[in-house]
Amino acid sequence: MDDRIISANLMMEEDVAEFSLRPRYLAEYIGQAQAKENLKIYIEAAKMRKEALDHVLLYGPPGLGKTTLSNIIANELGVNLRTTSGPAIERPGDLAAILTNLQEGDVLFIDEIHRLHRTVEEVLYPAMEDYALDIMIGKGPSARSVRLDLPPFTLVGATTRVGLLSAPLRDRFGVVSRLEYYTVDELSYIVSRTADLLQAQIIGEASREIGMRSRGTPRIANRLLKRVRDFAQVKGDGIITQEITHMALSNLQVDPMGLDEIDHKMLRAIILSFQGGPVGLDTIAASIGEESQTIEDVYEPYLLQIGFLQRTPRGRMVTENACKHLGLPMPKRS
Ligand SMILES: Nc1ncnc2c1ncn2[C@@H]1O[C@H](COP(=O)(O)OP(=O)(O)OP(=O)(O)O)[C@@H](O)[C@H]1O
Ligand SMILES: [Mg+2]
Repeated sequence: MDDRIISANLMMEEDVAEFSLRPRYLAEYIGQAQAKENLKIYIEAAKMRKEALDHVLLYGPPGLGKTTLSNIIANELGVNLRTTSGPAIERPGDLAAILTNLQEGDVLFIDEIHRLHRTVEEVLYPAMEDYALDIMIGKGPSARSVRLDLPPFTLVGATTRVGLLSAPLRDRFGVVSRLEYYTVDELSYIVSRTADLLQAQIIGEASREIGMRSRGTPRIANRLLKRVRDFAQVKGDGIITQEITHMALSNLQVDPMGLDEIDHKMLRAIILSFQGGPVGLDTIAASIGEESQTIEDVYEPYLLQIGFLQRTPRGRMVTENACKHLGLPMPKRS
C-alpha cells in the first residue's frame, strides 16, 4: 500500500476514522447521480415486492465510494450486511459457510471481487442464480452432489478492475454501476460536510481549493482536509482559511491540479526523455523506478481523466495541456 498523501488507497490508520465519515443513506451520498437514481428505484421496487434486491456490481477507481455505497444499500433495504473480500475467501467451504449463515434479504458484500479464487467463484454461480449451494458428498466414484437451498440474498461486488472479472461472474449481476470521478463542486461539498462532522471551521474558498486538488476522489479530499486542519491548528487560529490551505498543500507538495512529485516525475520523463511519447508503460515505469501495475492502477487513471495523458496503441503520450501545466515546451515529434 503506498503512502502518498494523494493516494486514493486506504491507509491503515484511516480505517477506523473513515467509518464515521461515511454517509449512511442515499440522501447523504453526494454525486454519482446516475448510479444513485437507478439504485434508489431498484431498492424501492425490491422493498415493495418484499424480494431480495438483484445482485449489484460496483466498479471504478479506489476511494470513490464503493464500500460506502454497499453499506448504504444494506441500510436502505433495512437488512444485515455481511462483509468480506475476494482474497479473504480461501476455500469453497469458507464461502459456503458465509452463504448458509445469511438471512433472507441480507446483503453480502465482497470487496475486490476480481481476486476470488476460481474454485470459490464456481460456488457463487448457482448461489447467485438459483440461491442454491451444490456440495459434494463423498470422494471418488461414489461422490455425489447435493443441492442445498439458500435464502434469497443480494450480492454486492466491488472492484477497481472490472476487466479482470470472468464473463460468467459479470453476467450474473443484474445491476452494474460504474462510479465516476467527482466534480469539484461535489468534492467541495464533501469537504464541507466532513469538516462539519470533524467540528472544524472552514471557509468556502478553502473547501473549494481542497476539492480542486483531490483528484476527483472523496477519500483524498477527506485526507487533505485533515492535514490542512492540522496546519490551521498549529500555524493559525484553527479556522481553515484559503491562505492556510495554500500553505499546507504546498508543504504537502500537492500542486493546484492535485498532482504530486511522482506525477510530475512521470510526465517530465515522457516529455524530456521520450519526446512526449508514445512510449510503452514498462519503459516509463523503468525510467522512474515505479512498477507498471502501480502506474496503471494508481497514477495514470486521473492523468487520463484530466486529459494530461493519452493512451494509444503504441503507448502513452502527453498532451499540450500537460506541458503547459509543467511549464515545458511541447516536444516536436519527428
Ligand atoms: N458520495 C460520497 N459522499 C460523501 N463521502 C463519500 C462519498 N463517497 C465516498 N465518500 C467518502 O470517501 C471515503 C472513501 O470511500 P469508500 O471507502 O467507500 O471508497 P471505495 O470506493 O470503497 O474505495 P476502495 O476502492 O479503496 O475500496 C469514505 O470515507 C467516505 O466517507
Ligand atoms: Mg472499499
